[in-house]
Amino acid sequence: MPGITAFPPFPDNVPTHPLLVIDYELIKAYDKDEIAQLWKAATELGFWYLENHGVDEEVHKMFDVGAETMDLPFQEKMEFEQGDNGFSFGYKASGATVTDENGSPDSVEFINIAKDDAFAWPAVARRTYPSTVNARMDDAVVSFIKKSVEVNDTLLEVFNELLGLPEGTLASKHKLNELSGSEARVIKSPPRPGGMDEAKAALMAHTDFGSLSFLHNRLGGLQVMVPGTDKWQYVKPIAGHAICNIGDALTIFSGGLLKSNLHRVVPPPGEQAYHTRWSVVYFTRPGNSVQLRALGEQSPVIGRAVENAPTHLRAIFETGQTSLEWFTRRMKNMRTNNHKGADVWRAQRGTEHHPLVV
Ligand SMILES: O=C(O)CCC(=O)C(=O)O
Ligand SMILES: [Fe+2]
Repeated sequence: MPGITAFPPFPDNVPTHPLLVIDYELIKAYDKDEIAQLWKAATELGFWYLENHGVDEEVHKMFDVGAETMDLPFQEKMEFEQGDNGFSFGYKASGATVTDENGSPDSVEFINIAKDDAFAWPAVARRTYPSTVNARMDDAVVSFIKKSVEVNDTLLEVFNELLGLPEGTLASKHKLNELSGSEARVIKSPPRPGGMDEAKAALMAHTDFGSLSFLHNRLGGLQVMVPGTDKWQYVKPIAGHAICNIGDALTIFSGGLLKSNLHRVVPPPGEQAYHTRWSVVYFTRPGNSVQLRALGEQSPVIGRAVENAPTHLRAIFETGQTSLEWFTRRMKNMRTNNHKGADVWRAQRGTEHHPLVV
C-alpha cells in the first residue's frame, strides 16, 4: 500500500524551494493574514503547501486505488486508454506523451477519473473505468473528489474576492453540473536509481491546464522553475501537506495576476530513487463551454493587470478558445502518436514562456 509505506527521507543535501504554508482552516475562517499569504503565494510562485485540508484519509485510499489499478494486466488497462484525440479521462500508458520537442517519451503511467463520472456514479457521464476503480468508487473515489472540490471551490471563492470580481463569477465558470475536464489522477513513476539522467523528465515541463491543482506526494521528484530564473528546484513533500498550484485558466481569467508556474517530475533524489513514486491529484478545470479570456471588464484590478501583462500572455488572453478547446489542443499535441516535430510540440503549450521549454 503505497500510501502508508515508509520511504527514505528526502535527502538533506539536495536544495529545495520553500513554499509558503497556508492553513486551510484559517482560510475558511477568513483570517486576513492567512488570506494575504495565500495571495502572495498565488501571485508570486503560483505554488503553496496547504495544511489542515482534512482530505488525508481519502488521499490514502486513492493511493491504494492507484496501486490496485496499476497492478492490473497491461492489456486490461489498455482497454481504458485515453486515446489520441485529446480526451483525458481513463488510463495513460507510460510513453504515451512526449517530454520534449524531440519526442522523448514520458515514463509515468496514470489513471484519470472524471469529476463528472464520480458525481454521476453509478451512472456513466463520460466513460467507464477499470474494475479496480469501479470497486472503490463508493468508498474512495467519490469522497476524494467531493472533498477536493470543496477545498478548491473555497480557494476559488477567496480568489474571486481578492481579484475584485462580482460575487460568484469564478464559481459560475466552475459549475458542478456542467461537464468539464475536472478530474482525479493517480500517477505511478517506476524507480529510477543511480546514474540516470536527472534532466530527463519523467513528466515533461508544463503548466497545468485548468484552474487549481490539489496534489499529494510522498517522494520528491516534483520540481518548479522559480519565475525569473532558469533553474529547476525540488519541492520537498511534507506529510499531511498538499501542494496546491494555479493553472492556466486562472492565469487567463486574472489577466496574469495569478501565476500558472512551470513544473515537471524527475526521478526522486538520493535513496528515494529506488522506490516507486506515486502522486494523487485533483484538477479543477472550468466548464467545457467557458471561454478562456481575461475578465478585465468585470474587475478594475484585472483590467490594470491586462494592460501591464507581458506580450506573450496578452496574446493568450484573447484566443477566444473555450476551456474544452484549450484542453483538447494541449492534450492532443502532447501525445506521442501525434508528435511530428517541434511545431506540434509548440502547439501543446500553455501559458509558459521560457527559452528552456519553448
Ligand atoms: O507528480 C507530481 O508531483 C506532479 C504531477 C503533475 O504535475 C501533473 O500531473 O500535472
Ligand atoms: Fe502538473
